[in-house]
Amino acid sequence: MVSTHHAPPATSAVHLRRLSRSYGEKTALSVDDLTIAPGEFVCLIGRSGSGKSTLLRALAGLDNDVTGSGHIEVPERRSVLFQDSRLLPWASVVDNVTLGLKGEASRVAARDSLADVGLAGRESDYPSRLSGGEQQRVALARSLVREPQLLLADEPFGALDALTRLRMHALLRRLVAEHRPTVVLVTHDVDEALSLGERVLVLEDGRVVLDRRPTPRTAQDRLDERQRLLAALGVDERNADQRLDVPA
Ligand SMILES: Nc1ncnc2c1ncn2[C@@H]1O[C@H](COP(=O)(O)OP(=O)(O)OP(=O)(O)O)[C@@H](O)[C@H]1O
Repeated sequence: MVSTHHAPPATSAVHLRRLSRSYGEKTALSVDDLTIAPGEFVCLIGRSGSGKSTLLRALAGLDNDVTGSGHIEVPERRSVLFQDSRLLPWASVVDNVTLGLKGEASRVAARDSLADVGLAGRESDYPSRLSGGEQQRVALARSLVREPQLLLADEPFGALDALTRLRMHALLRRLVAEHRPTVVLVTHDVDEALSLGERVLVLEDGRVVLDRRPTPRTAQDRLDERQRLLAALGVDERNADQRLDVPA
């Protein structure tokens, strides 16, 4: 069992060392050494079954069976966003955002947070009256109102249509620029990773096989970076629409 050392707020870096997770014979995750700097926006990509969710769950502290001779160091204040918003259907929007928090101050913060995600005036609505994109925005408000040092997101926009997804990208970029949490976001989408991530990690069989900090200056740089990631994912460049959510 790996001990989790909670770093003080000033050092909200993430460190993983010699960490592994197996299910029976299968090694789902095997990370030697990974450091994520405070405020860094990291996207994790990889084929289906490459270990992305396993890594995210380990970072979230949701997996007690992560083993290894090393350790995980993660900031204490973490929020997790999933593909589905996981809102409580019987609670109003504002109650979903404040869930588990007490006091008038948190209600005020929740209202501010809802305004931030463009949902001012919808506080008393119930989740069933919101669109999928709006529900995900409530989930985002719920995450951010906790002022996480580390925001973990597992395909948070995977279920949204293309236009809503682009809007969510813009919103997330703006909010992350304001709050400056460290972000680790799992995606199947190379373009999403390139558009959001300052750093992109490619996972294969539980290992980090590529670690890039793309800084494309020209359209050609961007294309080259995209091809590099696709090649690491084993996707035929001539058929770049190949789906990554299908195992190799
Ligand atoms: N609860 C479990 N029991 C057994 N095997 C599991 C379990 N969870 C994950 N695995 C296995 O561990 C490996 C990594 O799974 P993981 O869910 O992390 O992959 P992923 O990259 O997130 O995949 P996807 O993109 O399909 O969500 C896979 O081979 C998977 O079958």
